[in-house]
Amino acid sequence: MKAQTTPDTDAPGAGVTDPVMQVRGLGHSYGERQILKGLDFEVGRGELMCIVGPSGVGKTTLLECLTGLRRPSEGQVLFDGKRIETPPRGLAIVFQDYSRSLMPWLSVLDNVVLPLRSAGMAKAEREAAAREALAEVGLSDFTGSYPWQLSGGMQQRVAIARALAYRPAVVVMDEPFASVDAQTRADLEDLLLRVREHLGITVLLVTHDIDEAVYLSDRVLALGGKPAGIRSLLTVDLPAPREQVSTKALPRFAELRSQVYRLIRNV
Ligand SMILES: Nc1ncnc2c1ncn2[C@@H]1O[C@H](COP(=O)(O)OP(=O)(O)OP(=O)(O)O)[C@@H](O)[C@H]1O
Repeated sequence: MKAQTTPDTDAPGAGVTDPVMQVRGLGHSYGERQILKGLDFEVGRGELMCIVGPSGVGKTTLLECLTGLRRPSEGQVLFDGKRIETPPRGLAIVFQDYSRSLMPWLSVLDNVVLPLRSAGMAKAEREAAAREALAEVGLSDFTGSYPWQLSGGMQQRVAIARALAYRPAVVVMDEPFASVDAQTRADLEDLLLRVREHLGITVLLVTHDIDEAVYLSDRVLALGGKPAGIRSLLTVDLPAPREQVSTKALPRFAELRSQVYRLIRNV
């Protein structure tokens, strides 16, 4: 399911027809230092949006404000029309550092089951949800393994399964594929596209990798400036389904890639 955006591709304030998240006048300061200012945008239900920008611009700060992990100094974030104060039930987060987020003494299955206790599911339901999520990421044969017995890419798939087991409407990911090799990264990108299509989830993903942002996104949100605002909210009009070799060989891919590069470099 794709977000339906208005034809106005480059206007940050452009509305989406069915927003799952609405960001209104968002700003954030650490002490006297203002990092983010005046952000207004919406994320459509089922949309995949990547957030890019130079190092230190405020991408993680924005994600923290979007998830309710950090209270913004200004403005508000609405999730399904309700203001976010703490991480809402329908939102799951995947961090870059899978090696620290998985418990080495728990099996793959138990790593996925454990956080579901706080979601108020009964024991049998927790295990069924975990098994379903592990099947979604292709790890059904590894439920009894321990994280340290798996490759980095497989461990990150466990972390993704743990997020999916909550059956979230929105998955927020901060540099989720930064710690794996290039081939594994490509595999995980394709896994994310498949899972997103299959489950109809909304994905918000921070990345430093411009190719990754263009390859994955329906829209790319580029942050820039000091304090940072939205430099552009760019619609990626590449055909679906995306495919690592043929999509990246398209002239339009190269155009979009240079456009995002220029936005980030401000050239
Ligand atoms: N808890 C904090 N207290 C004070 N300053 C902070 C805090 N967290 C981040 N900052 C500062 O805010 C700015 C934005 O940081 P943030 O991590 O959001 O940027 P980023 O775009 O995610 O960076 P990177 O691309 O390097 O991961 C940086 O200058 C950072 O030093």
